[in-house]
Amino acid sequence: MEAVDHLAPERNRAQFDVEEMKIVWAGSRDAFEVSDRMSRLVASDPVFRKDNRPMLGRKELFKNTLRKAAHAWKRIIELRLNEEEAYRLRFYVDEPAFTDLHWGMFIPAIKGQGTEEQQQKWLPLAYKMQIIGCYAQTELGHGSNVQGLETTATFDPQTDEFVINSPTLTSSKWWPGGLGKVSTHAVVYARLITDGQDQGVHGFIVQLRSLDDHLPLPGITIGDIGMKFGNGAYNSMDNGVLRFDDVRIPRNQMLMRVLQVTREGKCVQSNVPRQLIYGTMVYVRQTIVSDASCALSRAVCIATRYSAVRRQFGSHNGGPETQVIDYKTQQARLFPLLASAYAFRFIGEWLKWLYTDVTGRLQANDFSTLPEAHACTAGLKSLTTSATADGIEECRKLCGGHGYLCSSGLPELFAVYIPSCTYEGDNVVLLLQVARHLMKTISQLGSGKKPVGTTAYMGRVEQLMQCRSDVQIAEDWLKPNVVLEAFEARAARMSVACAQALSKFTNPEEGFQQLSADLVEAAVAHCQLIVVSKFLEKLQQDIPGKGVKQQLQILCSIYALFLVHKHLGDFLSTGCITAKQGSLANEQLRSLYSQVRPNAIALVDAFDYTDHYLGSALGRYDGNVYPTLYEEAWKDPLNESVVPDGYQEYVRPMLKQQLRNARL
Ligand SMILES: Cc1cc2nc3c(=O)[nH]c(=O)nc-3n(C[C@H](O)[C@H](O)[C@H](O)COP(=O)(O)OP(=O)(O)OC[C@H]3O[C@@H](n4cnc5c(N)ncnc54)[C@H](O)[C@@H]3O)c2cc1C
Repeated sequence: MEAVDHLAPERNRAQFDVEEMKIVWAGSRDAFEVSDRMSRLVASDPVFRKDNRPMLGRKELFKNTLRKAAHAWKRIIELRLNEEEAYRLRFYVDEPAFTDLHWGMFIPAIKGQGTEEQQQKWLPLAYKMQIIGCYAQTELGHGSNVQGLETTATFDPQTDEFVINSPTLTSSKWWPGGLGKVSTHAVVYARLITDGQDQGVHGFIVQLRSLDDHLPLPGITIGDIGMKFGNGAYNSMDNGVLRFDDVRIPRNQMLMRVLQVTREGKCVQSNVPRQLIYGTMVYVRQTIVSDASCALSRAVCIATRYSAVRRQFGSHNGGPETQVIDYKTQQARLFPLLASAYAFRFIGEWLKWLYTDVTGRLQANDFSTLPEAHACTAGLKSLTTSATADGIEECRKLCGGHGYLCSSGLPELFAVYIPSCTYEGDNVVLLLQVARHLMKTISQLGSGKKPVGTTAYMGRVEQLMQCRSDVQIAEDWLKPNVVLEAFEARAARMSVACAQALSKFTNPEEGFQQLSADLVEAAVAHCQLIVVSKFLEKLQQDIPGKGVKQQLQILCSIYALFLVHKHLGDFLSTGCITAKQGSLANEQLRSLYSQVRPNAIALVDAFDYTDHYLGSALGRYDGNVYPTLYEEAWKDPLNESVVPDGYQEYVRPMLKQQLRNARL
C-alpha cells in the first residue's frame, strides 16, 4: 500500500520555500548537507533504535548505550568522518552517554587549561579514545560554589607528586557524567595545597581505572549515583560518585596553563592570563544554547504536526471536526514557542561567532570584551534552557492526553532536557552573575568607561530613561526600531532601578542579597533584549528563497511581541510603553498568529528532523498518528500476556472472596 501523507494539504499551504528555510536553519548549505546525511545514516541503522528505551531496565539500558556508543565510534572510523560529521552523528544517536562528557568537557578542559606539552600528551589519546575522560568538579556538598570544593591535591616535594584526598563525605565527587562506570580518566577539580598553603581550586588529570581490566586504581572508590528522573531519559548516563584516599599523580598532571607548580613546590603564575579559562566556558555554553534550540524545535515539531492532525469539536452536519491548531488558544501557546525555537537557533549561531571573536582577542592579549562575553553567555545559557524546559512541558500539554504517553516522545525529551537548567551553572546563579555585571557596567558609566558588546546600549542610558514609545497603531509594532527601543528602555530602566536601590545600602553585598530577586528580573530583561536584537540583526542579512525572509520577520515579531505581552508589567511599570500600546502589541500578535498558521507545518519541516530523531508517534512526518499510537501500545511488555502476571495471586482471590464483615 502506498504511504499517505496526511499532512500534505498543510504542506501545500506554505507560502515560502521550505528547502531554502532548511539551509537557513542549518546555518549553511554545507551544514545542512552534513546534518541531513548524518541524521539519515543514524535513522537507517537498526543498532540506533530507541523506541524501546523507556521500557528497558537500567542495566539493559546502560549496556545498550555502550553498544550504541561503540557502534557510533566504529562507523565514525569506517566512514572516515571528520569532526563535524562525527559530532552530528553522535547528536542524532540521541542518547546521553559518557561520550558527551568525553568530547564536550574532558577534551575542551585539557585544551583550555593544559600546557602545550600536556595537550600533546593527552589529546591524541583522547581523540583516539584510547582513554575516556570525564569532568569531575561537583561534590556532594558543593556545586554552584566552586570555591567551596573540599577535595585536596597536596604537593609532595619528596616524590614530585600530588596526593589527592577526599577528606569528608561531602567532598565526594557527585554527578560527573561518564564517571560512574566508564571513564578511565577525569579532570578532577581540587584545592591545591603547597607547603601547607591553600592555593585555591585547580584542575588535575587523574587516572581512575586500569586500562587493562577497568578496575579502579588503588585508593579510588567509584560508582554510579543511581536512577534519575524519567524512564530511559538521562538514565543511559552513568553519573558517578568518586572518592580519593591518598591517590598519587605525577606533578605534570596538574593542568598548568595558567598556574604552574615547580619541582620545589613553588606556585608560579605563567605568562598566560587567567582569563583564558573563560574562553572554554564561552565555548561550552554556546553549545548548550545551540542544544536548546534543537530540543525546543523538536518538541514544537511534534506539537505542531499533532495539532494539525488532532480534531476536536466543531463538526457541522457530520463534517470533520476542527483541527486543534485552528483554536486561537492553541496558536497563542504554540506559535511563540515556534518563534522561540528560531530565535534560539540564531542566538546560538551568533554565540559561535562570539566564541571565535573572543578566542581571536585572547590570542592577541585583548581582554576588553571578555567580562561582557562571559556574562552574555551565562545569561543566554540561563534564558534559553529555562524557556526550553518550560516549552517542552507546554508542548506536552498542547498534545493533550496523548502527550503524556512515552510514545509521544515528549516525556523522555523533557526528562533528558531539564537538568540543563542546573548543570554548567544553575540558571538563577548565572542570572545573578549577569546582574553583577550589569551593576558594574552602570557604576562605571560616570567614569567614562564605554560599555561594550551587548551592554553597549547602556551607553545611551540617559536617552533610554526618557524615551517614550511612539506606537500609535498595531502595525507600528512591526518596526524593528520601535521594538528595539522598547526592549532597550525596559532593560536599562530595570537595571538602573536596581542600581539606585542598591546605592541606598551601606553594605553593597547585603544590598545585592536583599535585591537579588529584582536583579534576576533585570538580568532576564537584558538577556531577552540580546535575543531580540540578534534576531533583528539576522533579518538585516541577505536571506534568499521565496518568502523565507518574510516568515522569519513574522517569527521575530511574534517572539518580541509575545515577550511584551508576557512581561507587560515590566514595560508598563518602567513607563516604556502605555497600557494602550501594550494592547496594540497584543492585537498585532493575534494578526501574526493568523499569518503563521498556513505555514506552521512547513516551518517545522524546515528543521529537517527524521522520524527516528523525533521518536514520536504524534510528530510523524506523514501525520499517520492513530495507527502508530495503536501499534505502539501493543508493544508494551504488559501486553505480552492477555492475563497479567499476578492475576492468580492478587486479583482472583479478591474477586472470589466472600466478604462477611466489611464496613464499606
Ligand atoms: C544531569 C546532571 C549532570 C551533571 N553533570 C556534571 C558533570 O559532568 N560534572 C560535574 O562536575 N558536575 C555535573 N553536574 C552537577 C552540576 O554542575 C551541579 O548540580 C550544578 O552546578 C548546580 O550545583 P548544585 O547541585 O550544588 O546546586 P545548588 O547550588 O546547591 O543549588 C540549589 C539551589 O540553591 C540556589 N542557589 C545556589 N547558590 C545561590 C546563590 N548564590 N544565590 C541564590 N541562589 C542560590 C540555586 O538557584 C538552587 O535553586 C551535573 C548535574 C546534573 C543534574
